[in-house]
Amino acid sequence: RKQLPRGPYPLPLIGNLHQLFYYCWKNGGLVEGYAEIEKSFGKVYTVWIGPMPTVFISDYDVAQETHVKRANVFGTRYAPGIMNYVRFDKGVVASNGEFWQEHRRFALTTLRNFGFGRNIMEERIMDEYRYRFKDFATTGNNNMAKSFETCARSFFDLLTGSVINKVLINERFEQDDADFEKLKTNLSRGLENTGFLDIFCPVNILQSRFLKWRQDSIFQPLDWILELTKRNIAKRVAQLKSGEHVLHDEPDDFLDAYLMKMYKDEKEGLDSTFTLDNLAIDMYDLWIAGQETTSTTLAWACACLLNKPEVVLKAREELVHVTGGHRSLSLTDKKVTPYLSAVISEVQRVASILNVNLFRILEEDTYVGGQPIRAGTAVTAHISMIHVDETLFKNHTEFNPERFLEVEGLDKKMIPFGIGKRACLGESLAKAELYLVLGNMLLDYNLEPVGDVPKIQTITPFGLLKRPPPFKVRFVEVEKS
Ligand code: HEM
Repeated sequence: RKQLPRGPYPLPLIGNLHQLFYYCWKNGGLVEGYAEIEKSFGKVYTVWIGPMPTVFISDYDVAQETHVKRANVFGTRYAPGIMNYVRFDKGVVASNGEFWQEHRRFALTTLRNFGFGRNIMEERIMDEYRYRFKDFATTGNNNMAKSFETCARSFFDLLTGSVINKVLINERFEQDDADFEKLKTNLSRGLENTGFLDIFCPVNILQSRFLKWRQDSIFQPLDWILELTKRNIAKRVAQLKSGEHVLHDEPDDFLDAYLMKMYKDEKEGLDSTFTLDNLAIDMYDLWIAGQETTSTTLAWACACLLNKPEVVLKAREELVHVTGGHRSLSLTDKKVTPYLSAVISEVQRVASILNVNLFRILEEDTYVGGQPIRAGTAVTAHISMIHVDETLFKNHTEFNPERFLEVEGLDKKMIPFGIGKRACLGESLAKAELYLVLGNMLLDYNLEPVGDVPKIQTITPFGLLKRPPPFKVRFVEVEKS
């Protein structure tokens, strides 16, 4: 316990697991359990997960000082358990060192290039937005109705799933797409069955025959998702060989951009890490990290807005003023829509979709918030706790976008996309999706509850991903003059 921040007294082998389980059970969730530890030990504390010390930072300034100012010390990903299954130190989420740098840089540059010039990123998001609303208004019993009811989560799953799929392989998912159904079922199954301990338990132990009963539920879904990614890659490679598909100087999707880089490296005789096997993991990472996160945030947004119809009206007033009510909202409008930006910040604060953020590992002894911390310790900036800090966000349980207009720069004290050099790679894409989908939805539709208004309360307080309750919503087209 020397050279570590303060924390509850650990027992041999199990560390603080018994206290952690008790606090979480007693208080009704992971965040609430950690809040109890914070009360006794402050905003930087150590919790032993079995023999592994983990340090939680719930203070924005300390997170900034460590993860941003000393990014090199706090920038190594810790991904021992299920996080490293399938990836095995490849991809972007779980890799480190030169491999991570090369693949993160490549993915960032490729996504950024899609946002320049003719801005195919915005085009694709808007195409999917228009297509999806029209599609749902014309299927089932709706028959070009001015309003339609839908399950919020499935609706946004399909919308964001198609956006990321278009970015990756330029293909949209349809409502009855069997691959999409299976993909979603597998992803949900994997996420729902993965527990906190699966993150810390080494892959070889998780794969041992003693844990065979767990493998079907946590590994099989991930295997299937990787399999689908590989199938998509093989299909494109075959199309290139047959001449059915050609590569252009300005690639239309991530897959083409990667293949161009791979063929170029091959031609130049480089010992490159851009191979077909590594491509599959990069795409798997982008799909998994990019779909569920954005879709869950949009579902939270709907739940919050259904609880506060006055926010919908106020946002629409701003948006009609900016667009004249005759055109769609565009990313170039961002500077003149402060209220919509405040709504999005408040949705992300309330949603804080990760109950526990991904971890980093220290490779040298250092200090955190004035306390020593030794090499080999896992550290995380605890997003969900930072976003409920009463000194920054008064009455934090309330959904109140105005707080961001009342206190200048308050949005800068939030870290929904993580912090420092391992922060979210898809931040720009996700922000563009949230802005365009929510903004245009508020401009074009009224939201009505179907049945009870959903509570602004998670149904997965013990899971890794914080989901809103399942609910249906009715979208009613706004009459435009
Ligand atoms: C609202 C949507 C999203 C949220 C809230 C979110 C949040 C996060 C968070 C909290 C992290 C961990 C950061 C850290 O360790 O400090 C992360 C990492 C990551 N995200 Fe996102 N994300 C979102 C959307 C996306 C999208 C659309 C993509 C893909 C295009 C994506 C790709 C990634 C990747 C690849 C990483 C790992 C980065 C690395 O380790 O270098 N995310 N995200």
